[in-house]
Amino acid sequence: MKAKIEPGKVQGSIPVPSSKSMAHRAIICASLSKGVSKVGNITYSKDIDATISCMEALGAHIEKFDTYCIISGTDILNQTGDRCLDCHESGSTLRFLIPLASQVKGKVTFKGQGRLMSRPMEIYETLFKNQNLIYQQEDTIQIQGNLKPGYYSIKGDVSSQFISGLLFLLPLLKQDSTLEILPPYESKSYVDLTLSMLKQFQIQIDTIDETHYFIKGNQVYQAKDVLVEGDYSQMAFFAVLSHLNHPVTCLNMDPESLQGDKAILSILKDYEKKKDVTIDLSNCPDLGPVLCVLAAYHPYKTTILHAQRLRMKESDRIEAMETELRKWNVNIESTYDTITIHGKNEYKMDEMVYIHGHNDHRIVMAMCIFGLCAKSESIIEDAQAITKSYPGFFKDILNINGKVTLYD
Ligand SMILES: O=C(O)C1=C[C@@H](OP(=O)(O)O)[C@@H](O)[C@H](O)C1
Ligand SMILES: C=C(OP(=O)(O)O)C(=O)O
Repeated sequence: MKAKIEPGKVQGSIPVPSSKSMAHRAIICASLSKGVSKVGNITYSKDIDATISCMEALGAHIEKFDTYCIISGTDILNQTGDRCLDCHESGSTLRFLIPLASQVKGKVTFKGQGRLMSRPMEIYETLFKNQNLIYQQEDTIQIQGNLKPGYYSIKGDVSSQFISGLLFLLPLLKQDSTLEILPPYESKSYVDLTLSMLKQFQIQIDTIDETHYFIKGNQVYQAKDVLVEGDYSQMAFFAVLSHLNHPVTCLNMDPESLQGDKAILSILKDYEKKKDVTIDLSNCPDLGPVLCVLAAYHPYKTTILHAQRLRMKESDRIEAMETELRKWNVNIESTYDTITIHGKNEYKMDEMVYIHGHNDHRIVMAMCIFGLCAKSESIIEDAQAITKSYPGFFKDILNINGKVTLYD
């Protein structure tokens, strides 16, 4: 699918989709629970569908309705027989489920597409090998053997998804565990989301200090009806559009949310007050692409720090944004861990700009926002990448009068 983007004023309101991060967590917790849970306000996407089908492969019964799921939990400690779990391109699904799947008495194969299998996985590989369990990675990842309770020490700057993955499993094991995070501890806000969802399902994790968690063993997930809150990572695209183009109202957002990407609200305030702006991305990596767009239209200097994990997502998001924004003559540079942008008020090219979406939903959405605010037209190729997290993105843009034409 291609998307032709024409400049123009937007107006109206957006029913922001529900949080992908919280939906993954709610579906996993409900799938591990004793009893039947209803997970409401789900926005389906390829990533969420991957988690649903993987939890089914691990024994949960999940009935999908238009905006909610009814889930009967599985007894993950008593599953026998080999399994195959297809995670599509979802890093969260893969990293959240490897520890849980290790409890199956049989071989579990994880499949993935796109860049998924080349994203960092060494942390789990080392854990499995240290416990003399099977972990083999070629085109797929194959594991066999039960991860045990005990003392875990995990690097904090690769992906918080390893920490969340262990936090889903360890409370179920027969003995207590301790989890130590080796600083720097990045994306910690996502671990806080995991803790808050676990708590809703009656799982207690004690935070000893900034970098240590105590996890009591023998705990039981209790079924619970939950509603998934709005997604601040997705809202950020409209918040930036609203700031650069014309006010848009974002519906469904919880002002008390723990999502790290709520930082978009304070970052936008900084842009109203300051000339040169510095942003620390360590707790809100998914804002990276759209912040590059915001910075490109700010006629001063923006420095984005602690951005290295953007290089390990569906694409190398720093390289992708550099390549695409330079097609519009944006002054953008990077080091491994930082991005520097000297913005200006207007971008107008004499010819059509052809944007490559790098098979990455957040690059496609960010470049769409850029195009709507520019003074000339662009075409985004591989625009279908949005289906990873937000299949209704272009429909929502059209509903606020954004000039987008979709074609094959
Ligand atoms: O736990 C989560 O839901 C996520 C954690 C973050 O990843 P990292 O911890 O790898 O930065 C984020 O980028 C990803 O989109 C979702
Ligand atoms: C990186 C993302 O997701 P995941 O890590 O789950 O693939 C994302 O949604 O931007």
